Amino acid sequence: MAEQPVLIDDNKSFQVDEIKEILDKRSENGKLFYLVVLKETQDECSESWLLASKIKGDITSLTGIGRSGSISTTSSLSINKDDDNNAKKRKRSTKGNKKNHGAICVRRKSRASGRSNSAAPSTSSTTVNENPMLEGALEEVGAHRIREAFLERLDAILGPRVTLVNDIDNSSPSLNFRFIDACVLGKGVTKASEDSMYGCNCKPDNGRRMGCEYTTCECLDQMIQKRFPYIATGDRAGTLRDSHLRTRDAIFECNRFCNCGDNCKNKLVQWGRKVPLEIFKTSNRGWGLRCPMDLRKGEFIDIYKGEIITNSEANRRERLKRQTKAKDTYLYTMEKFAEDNGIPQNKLYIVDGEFFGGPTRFMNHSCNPNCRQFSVSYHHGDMYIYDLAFFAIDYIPAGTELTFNYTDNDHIEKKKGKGKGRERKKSKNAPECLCGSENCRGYIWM
Ligand SMILES: C[S@@+](CC[C@H](N)C(=O)[O-])C[C@H]1O[C@@H](n2cnc3c(N)ncnc32)[C@H](O)[C@@H]1O
Repeated sequence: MAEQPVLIDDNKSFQVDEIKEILDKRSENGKLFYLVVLKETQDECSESWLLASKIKGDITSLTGIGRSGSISTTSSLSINKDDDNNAKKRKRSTKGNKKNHGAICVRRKSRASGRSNSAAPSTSSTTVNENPMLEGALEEVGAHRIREAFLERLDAILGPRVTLVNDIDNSSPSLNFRFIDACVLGKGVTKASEDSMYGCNCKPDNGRRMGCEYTTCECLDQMIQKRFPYIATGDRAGTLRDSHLRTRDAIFECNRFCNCGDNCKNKLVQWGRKVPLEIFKTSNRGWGLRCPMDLRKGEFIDIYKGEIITNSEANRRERLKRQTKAKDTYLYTMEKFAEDNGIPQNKLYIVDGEFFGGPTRFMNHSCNPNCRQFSVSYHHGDMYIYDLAFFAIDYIPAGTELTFNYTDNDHIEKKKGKGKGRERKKSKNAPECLCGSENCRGYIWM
């Protein structure tokens, strides 16, 4: 499983010489934190958020910023001209004022703490608060470094380009988040065994290089409406059919055990994202996602990736969030097949996109969404793990924010169907919805 970020340990002090550089700073609950790169040790610590008062020594020696606040051109933190030119080449905008947003103070757990907690106390502990000029310069350099580090991560994502745009302020998404190509399994999470997987016996390419046959395909038999879910020819080839878009029906794609071959028209989501995406700063809901080109109705966008965790681990993470008053949530429960198969809530798996995920973890909720999530399974016997795939439910012009309804599921629909009074009451702490649509219900979830 991927390394687990843990809450910052407020009691641990760090000497300035244990720190390689400072990348960013944030304020959380009235406390100042720095995002630092710890020097390589056998602990393998990398970037960590540290409480400012726990950094002992002259912090200005770390930043390459003199006490006057000017930026030294020789320091490791100085703005490198090449970096700047590269950034311009990429045409990623970062203008605006200098607010900090969305701080979650976590740091990567050090594997074996060879570091002593009782390191000699330092004589001085300079916090940037004491020097406003230094604070401004540090913020600028820190913001630049974080942006560059984040852009590097974007460049490494497989598939069409994912870009970053911020026309609101100089912040970048948190470096505590890492992009992954596929979901990672958390502790206690198991996939159904390969032995229980089977495929259809349709003829390869079926004469027209299109794969499966309607009458014989065992994968197609799994669908509620027995129809190939994707349009095979014409302007909308490779998009989800309207008849499917109107439902919440799961999609059972052919898999690698099938006989039908790679051209099968019942394989789409498994080939991955085919559209470029842009992560952008919204004016009121943190980061959002959009596509720089027009999307056809039924276009597949991407799946929701993250760590697949158990229900008890998700509860633990939610408790931590409440304690730290962190706002953004990235938990997505895989409950599509639960009711029909009698799977209790506490046995369900949850995808957490907070620390590891893909671009769709930036998709916001809207009460008038333009995308919908469909459950896509390749393993007809696994009722716990499947893909959460997003499709455009209408034509979406380039540059429009991509949104979905966070509570769009069978469970809620059934409750509504049982008449007035059966619908769950909105809780006092329901997060306020800022989607701005005419039919906004006022909350993101109940
Ligand atoms: C999966 S994240 C979406 C990406 C997030 N905006 C970010 O900056 O990383 C979900 C969080 O975004 C915010 N959010 C999403 N949709 C929203 C909406 N319609 N109104 C207000 N906040 C929203 C909430 O804080 C929510 O917990």
